[in-house]
Amino acid sequence: MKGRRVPRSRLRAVLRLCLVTDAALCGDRGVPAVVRAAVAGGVTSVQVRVKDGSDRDRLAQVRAVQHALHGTGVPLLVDDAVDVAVLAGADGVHLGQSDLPVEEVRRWLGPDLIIGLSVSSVEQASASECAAADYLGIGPVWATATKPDAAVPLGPEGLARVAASAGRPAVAIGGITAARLPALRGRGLDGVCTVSEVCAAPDPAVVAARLRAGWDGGRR
Ligand SMILES: Cc1ncc(COP(=O)(O)OP(=O)(O)O)c(N)n1
Ligand SMILES: Cc1ncsc1CCOP(=O)(O)O
Ligand SMILES: [Mg+2]
Repeated sequence: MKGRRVPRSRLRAVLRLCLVTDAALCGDRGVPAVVRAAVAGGVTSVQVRVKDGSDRDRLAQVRAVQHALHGTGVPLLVDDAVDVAVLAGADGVHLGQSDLPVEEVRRWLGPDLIIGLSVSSVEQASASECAAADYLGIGPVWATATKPDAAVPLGPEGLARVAASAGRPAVAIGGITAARLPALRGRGLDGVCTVSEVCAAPDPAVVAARLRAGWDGGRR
């Protein structure tokens, strides 16, 4: 395994605007092209999420996105598939509550890779396993068609309660749009995470730039 490619000191900056990919929403343009545009617009990290493909499809998509990110300095994470992340030499993985246990994955990967963990409640955010994660993905904040099995939306106030008990860097996910960013300000977040807003956008660079400006402009 290579050394830690994303120093801890950079983590919060890397979490500012996270893109999670969805091949169906990217459509004929393809995931790498949408990722390139989104990075040009200001996305600070990319997570490849493949829910309906084989492991080989997942690995191929991760490698294609890795190629698209080459030279940008934007970290690449893989949703769910720790083995794919390791094989591809990705910068990290994002795990859910029913994915492999974070502490065991941390023991396996060591300190070099970023590990994110999804939480949807104060109880989950307070659990001891969170200590093994580098950051928490809190959501869904709002209802979303992108993840049919998502938990009940937290709303901005619920999100703030979960973030307050997190004690780690945190991003919000689920129904994030530029228009909704003001409702997320002052809620203890390091960043926001989007799937459809960018992947389904006619111009992903423009939408990513709007999200980035909206978040950076009013974050604190
Ligand atoms: C940043 C971020 N937060 C939450 C999720 C959701 O992960 P998970 O709960 O494992 O659900 P799936 O994405 O696997 O359907 C995420 N991917 N990223
Ligand atoms: C992967 C995930 N985890 C919680 S909500 C969600 C999907 C968010 O998608 P969108 O940004 O399109 O609402
Ligand atoms: Mg998962």
